[in-house]
Amino acid sequence: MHLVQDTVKNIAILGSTGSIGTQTLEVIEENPDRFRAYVLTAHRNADLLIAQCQKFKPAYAVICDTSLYEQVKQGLEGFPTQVLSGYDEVKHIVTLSELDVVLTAMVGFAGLEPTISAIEAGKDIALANKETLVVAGELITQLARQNQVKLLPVDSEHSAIFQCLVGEEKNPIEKIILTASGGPFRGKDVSFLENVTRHEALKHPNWVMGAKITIDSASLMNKGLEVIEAKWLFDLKLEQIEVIVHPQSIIHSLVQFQDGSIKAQMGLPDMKLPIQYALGYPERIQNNFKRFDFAAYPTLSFEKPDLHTFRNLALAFEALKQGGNVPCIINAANEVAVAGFLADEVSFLGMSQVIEQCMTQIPFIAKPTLADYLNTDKETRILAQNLITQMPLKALTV
Ligand SMILES: NC(=O)C1=CN([C@@H]2O[C@H](COP(=O)(O)OP(=O)(O)OC[C@H]3O[C@@H](n4cnc5c(N)ncnc54)[C@H](OP(=O)(O)O)[C@@H]3O)[C@@H](O)[C@H]2O)C=CC1
Ligand SMILES: CC(=O)[C@@H](O)[C@H](O)COP(=O)(O)O
Ligand SMILES: [Mn+2]
Repeated sequence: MHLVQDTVKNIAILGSTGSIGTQTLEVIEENPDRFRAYVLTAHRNADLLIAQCQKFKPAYAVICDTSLYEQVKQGLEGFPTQVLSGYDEVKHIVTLSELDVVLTAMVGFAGLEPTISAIEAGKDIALANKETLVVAGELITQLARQNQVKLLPVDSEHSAIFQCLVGEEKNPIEKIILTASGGPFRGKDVSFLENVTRHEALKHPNWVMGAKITIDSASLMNKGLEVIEAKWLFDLKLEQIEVIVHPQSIIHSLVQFQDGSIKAQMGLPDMKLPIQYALGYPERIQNNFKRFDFAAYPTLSFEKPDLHTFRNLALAFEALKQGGNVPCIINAANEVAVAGFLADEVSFLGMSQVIEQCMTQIPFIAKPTLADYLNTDKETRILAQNLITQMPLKALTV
């Protein structure tokens, strides 16, 4: 008798209700012979989680906010999905033996601990949650090596670099060039940024994404976080990472090799491509995504980032240079600052002030443990919130 091997990959999507999560479900829906949604998790969006489970029938669903457990349970009565609740269940569920890949699409520091559990359980990680590598890049990459798991980048720039490196395993990288759109305030000066509103900052020129990363793109903190993410994913020195503003977001990033040759990965801005590449790796799966037309883009342009106006990118480079728990500090301070900006409690430029003050006031730890990261995150959040409360707020019109 022949045993038929199940070649369908079982995927856990942490944060299935977000921008990356919903696009991942689209990729899964388009490839039922390859991928199965096995675990879905959400924070508070119970209605969407219920609808996703009714459609995809995963084995498990986790709603992190425990007060919503009954609602999700009732919504899935008669469906085959087992409903769980609480953040600790996310850390536990990623260790299921049936899982092949864990796609981390939760936003922020919350991605760290479930990713560690998944790596320790030997699961390959499709990593969208860049904050995990920003906070604890050394620890995560070390754990991944020890457990022989793949860290498959989903972030578009890192997917581009990853794709450029295929077949180049023996060729040293001279440098990588991360492209940045420049966000909605590209070309503006400090006096303009003083009074910008969340409404204006949420208008990304090329990508539709969750609110936190959209604000990060506007302040160039997203590029700063991506510099740190790239350092750990590709084992680079600070001097090997360059950022260039490319307003069209067609070239997703580039690698320059030791002979000076540069490889780029290009395409229309669509996150489904890097998501599909990470899930299908090393295969390139045929799809019907819209194709790039060179004639429609006669100009692809490039400019240096303005580190004086967009302080966050300079602060991220500085955090990477200092190392230790400093990237964890800027991440926590930034998360609180962005939440404050979205709640009209802090101005756009005030966000950089909060981050800079946290960098100087939170004690430095050269070789942090996981407990140190958890504590640094907690302490920084308290300080950042206090700083925001004390800060005079410039007039904000929404
Ligand atoms: N969007 C994009 O195009 C890109 C995103 N990324 C990265 O991917 C990650 C997700 O981004 P994006 O999809 O835009 O974000 P969204 O805000 O759209 O989605 C976030 C998801 O995380 C869940 N979530 C939020 N907070 C928590 C928490 N404390 N605990 C558990 N789950 C939580 C949300 O649940 P609920 O909806 O129930 O609140 C939601 O499912 C981020 O790290 C981002 O930097 C990287 C490259 C591109
Ligand atoms: C889609 C993606 O990967 C985002 O991180 C995107 O790159 C944000 O655009 P910015 O280049 O404006 O930060
Ligand atoms: Mn990106």
